[in-house]
Amino acid sequence: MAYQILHKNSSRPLPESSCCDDPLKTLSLELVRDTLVRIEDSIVFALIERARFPLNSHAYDASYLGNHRGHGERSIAEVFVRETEVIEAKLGRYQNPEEIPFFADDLASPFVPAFNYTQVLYPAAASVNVSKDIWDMYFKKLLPLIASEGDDGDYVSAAAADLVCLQVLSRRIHYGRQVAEVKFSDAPQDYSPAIRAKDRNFLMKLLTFESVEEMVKKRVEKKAKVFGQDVTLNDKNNSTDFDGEPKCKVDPSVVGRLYSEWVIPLTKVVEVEYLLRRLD
Ligand SMILES: O=C(O)C(=O)C[C@]1(C(=O)O)C=C[C@@H](O)C=C1
Repeated sequence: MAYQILHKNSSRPLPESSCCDDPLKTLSLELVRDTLVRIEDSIVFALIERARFPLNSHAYDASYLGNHRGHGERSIAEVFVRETEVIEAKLGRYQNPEEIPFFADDLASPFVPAFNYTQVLYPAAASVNVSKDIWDMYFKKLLPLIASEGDDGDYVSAAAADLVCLQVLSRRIHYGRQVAEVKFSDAPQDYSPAIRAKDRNFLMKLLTFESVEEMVKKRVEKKAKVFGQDVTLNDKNNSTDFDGEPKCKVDPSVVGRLYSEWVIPLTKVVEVEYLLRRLD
């Protein structure tokens, strides 16, 4: 698996998994931003799906199951994620450099033939990982905002929906590594002095585009409004809230807040941490 130096200004779209050895397939800031835009759709749909279920707090209570196979107390949600990652690792999910497990300690080597993913990340920087922050943010902050109070007993469906949310949030946030790689290879002369000086604040300043962040926040709110409406053939039957606005399956302002308070800041942490290792 060769490490591929990135080239900018490619007009050819790159798949989300840069998984080909075609040297013409290259990354640019425009292309990595296109990928971030596409992942927004998956995030909004995943949140809508989780919001179908009430909070189901037993699914997150580590004492509810008792001792899990001698591993101590784990919640249904944690068991669900760990066990899914075990099988997905065996089937090669984490060969893809864009996928990072939440519980890497439990995983066996894949038994599927190795796929030759093109390595676009700088090897010494590729290990940047904020999975623990994503996990805590999701369960402690986000979930109570998207799920209504209550318990319908369907804990496994709620946990399955949580897993989809967690995986897509992780893919989006850790895609900060690819974004940082492109920014560095576009302007090594700008980034290298700050990397050598380990100047986190200056790196943060260099990689920040406030106008892009504003656009992202507005767009995800709009997506939550559009994707979250009931679609009927008769507009008169569409349900509306108190202000006469169409009712949404997940509150668009919560999706905007998810991005402004957690997704974008964590993506930027990934970018800074990646850059700090970019000259190792
Ligand atoms: O588009 C970029 O340049 C990114 O780095 C991604 C992102 C984001 O998370 O959406 C993060 C930082 C920038 O300030 C703008 C947007």
